[in-house]
This record gives sequence, structure tokens and C-alpha cells, in this order.
Amino acid sequence: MISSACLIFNPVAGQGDPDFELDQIRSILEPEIDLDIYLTTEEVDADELARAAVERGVEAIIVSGGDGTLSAAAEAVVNTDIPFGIISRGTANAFAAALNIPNTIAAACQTILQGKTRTVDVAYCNDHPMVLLAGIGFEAETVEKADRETKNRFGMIAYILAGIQELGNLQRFAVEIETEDKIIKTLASAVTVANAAPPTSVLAQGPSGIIYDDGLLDLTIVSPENKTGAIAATFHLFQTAATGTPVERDDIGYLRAKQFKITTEPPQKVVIDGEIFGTTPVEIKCIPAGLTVYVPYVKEEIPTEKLDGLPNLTVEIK
Ligand SMILES: Nc1ncnc2c1ncn2[C@@H]1O[C@H](COP(=O)(O)OP(=O)(O)OP(=O)(O)O)[C@@H](O)[C@H]1O
Repeated sequence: MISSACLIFNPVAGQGDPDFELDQIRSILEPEIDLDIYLTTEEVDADELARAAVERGVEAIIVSGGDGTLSAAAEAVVNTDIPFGIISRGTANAFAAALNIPNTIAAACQTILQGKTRTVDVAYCNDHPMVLLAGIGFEAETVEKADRETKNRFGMIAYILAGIQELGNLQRFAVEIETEDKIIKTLASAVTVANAAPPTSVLAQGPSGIIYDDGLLDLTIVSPENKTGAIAATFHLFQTAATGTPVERDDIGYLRAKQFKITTEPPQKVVIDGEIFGTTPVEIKCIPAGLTVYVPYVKEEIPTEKLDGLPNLTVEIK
């Protein structure tokens, strides 16, 4: 159990009351952990604060904010052994959902206090650390349209509204995907490379499940011919994600590899972990076990016995 930690808190993330939320975090954590608290500002982001904390040699880094804040801070912690605590207070909270971390403040704090950690893979996209996924094309356009003001007014609906608006502009582009052992060329509307992804990141859900500690990245190509096809493909991805089965439509493909080099014609926008990053080409490489995170302690509940229903059953306790 750690005795101290640096807490990085984004006061504008999500739609809650930041003073109340910070007090709540402090009231749960401070009886056990000595917190050194830093607030992000418009000028000083979580990446800079986390980098300084790494240099100071802190015992742990706990970050509270939306996916943008969590991702920025995680970048500084990648490839250090410093445990990373996640308290999600954002709009989408994909980070917590992808890594199976509770998304209420109280439960997230308890997870940190329990002290159980595990390593998860991360990736580098053109030398930029990535924990969840890189979205090329459709998703990047959607993220760009869901601005701060709309997110403050509508929360998660901001992303859905932006997605619907973007469907009207749906276009396919030529893509070349190079892995360790093959080169694939096709047309796509969206290409998503996921290290970890929550079920709500539908465009990443080509394979039957995205494993965040297998040393591999999962790439999904979505290539509908028109708007109707896009809606049908999205619905299919929703269903397969919910049932844990791989996709079966001709306009969706997927593959797994340690690294991908992706070129598109024309160049497409790219988002990494929900934040606009730049444009293609990109090279994305998996870094196995690059991040140590606090995870909930789950009691193994593997049944060791099943006798119910056997004919003429008697069980004598000795
Ligand atoms: N004090 C601040 N004032 C204004 N902007 C800030 C401040 N601190 C951080 N930011 C900005 O907040 C953004 C990150 O927000 P974050 O992703 O954490 O929350 P969110 O947008 O509500 O959540 P999500 O990413 O899940 O939609 C960054 O662009 C960062 O520059």
C-alpha cells in the first residue's frame, strides 16, 4: 500500500461540480494516502503535470478527469513502474470502461485503496503514446465536431449528434495497411486501431473481443457503400460487441498484428484516445505491458463443484 501520491485533477472535465468532486476524492483517499494535488489549467495540461511528478519520483500518480486528461497523463507514465490510478469524471469515460475500472468516484477511489495493480499494453502512434485506440476517418471527424460547449450542454449525446451529422458527409478513402507480414489495400470510411476499447467504441469492434494485454493491436476496417450501409454496419457492430461474436458483413474487416503502418489517399484525420492528433500516414506499434494501473480486486468465483440435479442425490457432510 502506498503512503503518498500525486493527484492530477481536471476542474472542467465532465458535467459535475468540481469542488464537490475534489472534496469527495480527498475525503476517501486522504485518510490513507498523503495527496499532493495539482489542478490542470488551460495552459498546463495533465501531461506536463504527470511528467513533473515522474521526475520527482512519486510513489503513484492518480488522475481524475475525462479521457483527454487520463490519456495525457498516462503518456508520461508509460514505461515507468509508477502505478497509475484512474478516477473518471469525463463525458465518454472510455478509458475506465475499456480497462474495467469503476466509473463512480467512490468505487474508483476504493479501487486505488485496495492497491491491486496489473500491467496493460500501450501503443505508440508516430512516437505519441496511446492507451485506447486510434481512429482514422469517420471517428476523427466526429470527435472534432463534438466541441467543449456541446459536451457541456448535452454530455454523451454530443458525440452521437456529431456522429449523425457526420454520416451525411460519409466518404470512402483508399487505404494501405502494412503489418509485420502483409500489405493490405482497400477502400474504407473508418479504420480503427485498438489496444483497448470499451464496447461503446463500436468502430473498433470487428474482432470478438479486444484484449489489452496480449501484445497485439486490433484493426477494424469499416467500408459501407452509402449512408444506409453505414447505419446497418454500425448496428451490426453494436450487436456483435454486445454478444462477443466477430463480425460477418462484407463491408467490415479486421486483423490483429503487433504493428501497423497506415497510409491513406487522400490523407485522413486521426484521433488518439479521443483527442485530435493529426493526419495520416501513421505507424502504430504495440508496447506490451507498458502501463501499470490500479484495477478492482475481483474475487475468483470459479465454481469448483456442481452436483445439483443428479438423480437420487444424497450428500453426506463428514
Ligand atoms: N482548468 C482548465 N480550464 C480550461 N480547460 C482545461 C482546464 N484543464 C484542462 N482543460 C482542457 O480539458 C481538456 C480535457 O478534458 P477531458 O477530456 O479531461 O474532459 P471531457 O472533455 O469532459 O471528457 P471526454 O474526453 O471523456 O469527453 C483538454 O483539452 C484540456 O486542455
